[in-house]
Amino acid sequence: MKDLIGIVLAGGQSKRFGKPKALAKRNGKEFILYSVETLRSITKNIIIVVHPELKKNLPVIDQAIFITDIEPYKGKGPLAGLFSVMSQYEAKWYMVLPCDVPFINDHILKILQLYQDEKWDAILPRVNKRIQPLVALYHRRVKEEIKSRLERNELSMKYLLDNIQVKYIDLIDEQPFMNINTKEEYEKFVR
Ligand SMILES: Nc1nc2c(ncn2[C@@H]2O[C@H](COP(=O)(O)OP(=O)(O)OP(=O)(O)O)[C@@H](O)[C@H]2O)c(=O)[nH]1
Repeated sequence: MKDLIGIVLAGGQSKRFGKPKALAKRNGKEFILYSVETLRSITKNIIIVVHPELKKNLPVIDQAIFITDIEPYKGKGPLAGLFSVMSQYEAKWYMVLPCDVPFINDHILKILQLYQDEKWDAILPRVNKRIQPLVALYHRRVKEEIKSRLERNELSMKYLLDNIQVKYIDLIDEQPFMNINTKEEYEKFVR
């Protein structure tokens, strides 16, 4: 079994953005590449969970595995993406990133790794009291909990976290976690 798999979640619909966020650019580079390259600083095992529409438009990304959400959970949000990887690729831990955080950096992931311990089910940043469930480490043992939530259609990450052992790491700098959901946010923060 692998020690760590890095997951990029890119299976969302980008409705608020109006076109795939993963392909929006910061300094000429697609958002999704920021997530992939940051994960590469801690693992060579990268799995990218894409929306079927996105597949044909992606930039070249070598040495990564591309999948889509598995049935019957397709499109059921980040938990569907996480479970799709966990159920097909075994690892002790999974480091998750979304595809819309173009200011993310290696340092954040390395901080989370410092707290890797069998007693935690998940390790995630809390930035000025705001939790960041999509920039986080998840232990393989949460797979069944995620599955049963997907089956009950309880898709909130927050409720999952309320029911597992989570180590929160308090951080102050918000910039690495800034996620871009709308064109307005893009114009204001990225361009
Ligand atoms: N694999 C997978 N990833 C998802 C799914 N829904 C959202 N994501 C990813 O989770 C992250 C956060 O998604 P959101 O911004 O909440 O949702 P979104 O669908 O991308 O955008 P909106 O349609 O505007 O809500 C992004 O990286 C998405 O690509 C899904 O159903 N499956």
